[in-house]
Amino acid sequence: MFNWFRRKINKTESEPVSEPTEQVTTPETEPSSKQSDQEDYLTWAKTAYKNIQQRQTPSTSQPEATELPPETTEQPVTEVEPETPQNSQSPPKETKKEETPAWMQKSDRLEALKETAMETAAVEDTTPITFDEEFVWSAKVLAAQGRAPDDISEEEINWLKRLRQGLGKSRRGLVNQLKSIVGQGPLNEDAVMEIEALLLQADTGIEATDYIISTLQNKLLEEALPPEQALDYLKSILRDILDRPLQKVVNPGFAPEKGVLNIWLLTGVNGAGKTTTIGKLAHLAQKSGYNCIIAAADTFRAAAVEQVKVWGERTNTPVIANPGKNTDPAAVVFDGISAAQARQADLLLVDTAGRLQNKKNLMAELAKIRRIIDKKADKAQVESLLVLDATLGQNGLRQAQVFSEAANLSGVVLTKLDGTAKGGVALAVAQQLELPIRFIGVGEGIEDLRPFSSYEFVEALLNE
Ligand SMILES: Nc1nc2c(ncn2[C@@H]2O[C@H](COP(=O)(O)OP(=O)(O)OP(=O)(O)O)[C@@H](O)[C@H]2O)c(=O)[nH]1
Repeated sequence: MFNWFRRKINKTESEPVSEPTEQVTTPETEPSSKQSDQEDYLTWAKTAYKNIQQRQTPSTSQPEATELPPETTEQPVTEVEPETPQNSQSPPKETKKEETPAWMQKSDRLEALKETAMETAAVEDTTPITFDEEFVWSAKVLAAQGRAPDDISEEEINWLKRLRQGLGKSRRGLVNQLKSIVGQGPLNEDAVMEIEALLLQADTGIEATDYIISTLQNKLLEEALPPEQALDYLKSILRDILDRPLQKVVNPGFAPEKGVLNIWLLTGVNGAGKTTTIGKLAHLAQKSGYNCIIAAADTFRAAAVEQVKVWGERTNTPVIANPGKNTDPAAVVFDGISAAQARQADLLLVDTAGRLQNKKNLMAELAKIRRIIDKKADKAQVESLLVLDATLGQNGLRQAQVFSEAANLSGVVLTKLDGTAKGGVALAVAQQLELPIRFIGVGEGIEDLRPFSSYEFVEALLNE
C-alpha cells in the first residue's frame, strides 16, 4: 500500500548553500539543448498522460480523452529506476541508457532529487484528468525528481496542480520581476532594494530576505550567471532555507513510525484549520494503512468537538470525546491513549485548544497533556504540530512565536496556501521559527493536504 506520509530525506539536500553546486541544475549553455529538454519533458508528460488514461480504461464511465498534441518521439519512456530487482515474470528491462531521456542522463541533480521525491503512488483519483499546461508542469516536476511516466497517478498530478494554482498569485508577482533583476551580473543597490521589496511583499520576512540576498550576492560576485541560472541558484537557496530545520529534528520523516504509538498534538489559534487538518491527516492515515484514532481534546468549544466528529465520520476514524462541557482536555487525551492502546492504533491525532489570550493557561494545558502522555505512553513518538494560517503572514508568525514558547513544537502545518496567502511565509516560518514545515494545506477538501516538499513548493513558487 502506498504510504502518503512518506518522504525520504536526503541529508545533502539540506546542507548549507555554501557549496551549492549539486543543487543547481547543470548550466544549459546551448539554446538548442534547452529546446530539446522542453520536447523531452513534453514527451514524458504525454506518456504519463497516456498511462493514466490506460489505467482508467477498464472503468465504464471513462471521461473523454483530451486530444494530445502530435507525437514528437515514438518511444514511450517506461523505466528509469534501475535499482528495482528483476522480476522473472516481467519482461526483461531494456538498458537505462536507451530509455532515459537525454536531459535526465546529464543531470546529477536527478539522483539527489530522487531521494526527496515521493514514492510511487498507485492510487487513483476520480477527478477527470486533462492534458493541459498544468498537467505538463506537474509532470515536469515529477520527472525532475526521477519519477518514471508509468508510475504517475492522477492524484499526484491533481495535487501539484492545486499547489501551483494556490501559489499562482505569489508566483506571478515574483518570477518575471526576479528574472529581470537577477540576470544582470552582481546586484547593485537598486537591484538589492527591488529584490528586498519583492521578497518582503511575499511575506518572506526580514531574516530570510537578508539571508537570500546576501547568499545570492556572494554567488553573483563569484560568477556571472544568466537569468535562468541565477533563478535556479535562487531556488536552491530557498530549498536550503526550507530544509535546514529538518537537520535538528529527531524524526525528519513525515510518516508515523510503525510498531509504536505515534501521538500528534495539533495546536493553533481558532480558525487556523486545526480541525480540518486533523480530518485530512486521518484521511491520509486511512489510505496509507495506518490504524488511526482522534482525541477531541479541544473541549473549550462544544462545536469544535462536533466538528471533529464529523471529520471522524467522513474518514471512518474513531473519535474519543468527553460529552461534558468544558471537561479537562488532559482527561480526553488519557482516554484517547487508552483507546489507542486497546486497539493497537498506530496514530493518535489530538485536537488541542489554542487560546492565545492566555499563554499561561495554554502552557499549563499543554504541559498537563504532556505529563499524561509521559505517564501513560512513555514509549510513544510524540509530535507537536502548530497549525498556521498562511494568509496571516507575519501576524501568524508572531502567534507562532507564542506557541513555540508554550508548546515545544516539532513542526508546522501551513494551511490556506490556496487563498490570499503569499508563498514567502513558508520561508519565514523555516528561517524565523527554525521549525520544519511538515504538511501544507491548499484547500478545504479532504485531499487538500500533503507532506511538504521543498522542491515541489519552490517549483510552484518560482517556475512559470
Ligand atoms: N481555503 C482553505 N481553507 C481552509 C484550509 N484549511 C482549513 N480551511 C478552512 O478554514 C476554516 C477554519 O478551519 P477549522 O479546521 O475549523 O479551524 P480550527 O483551527 O479547527 O478552528 P476552531 O475549530 O475554531 O478551533 C474552515 O472553513 C476550513 O474549511 C485550507 O488549506 N485552505
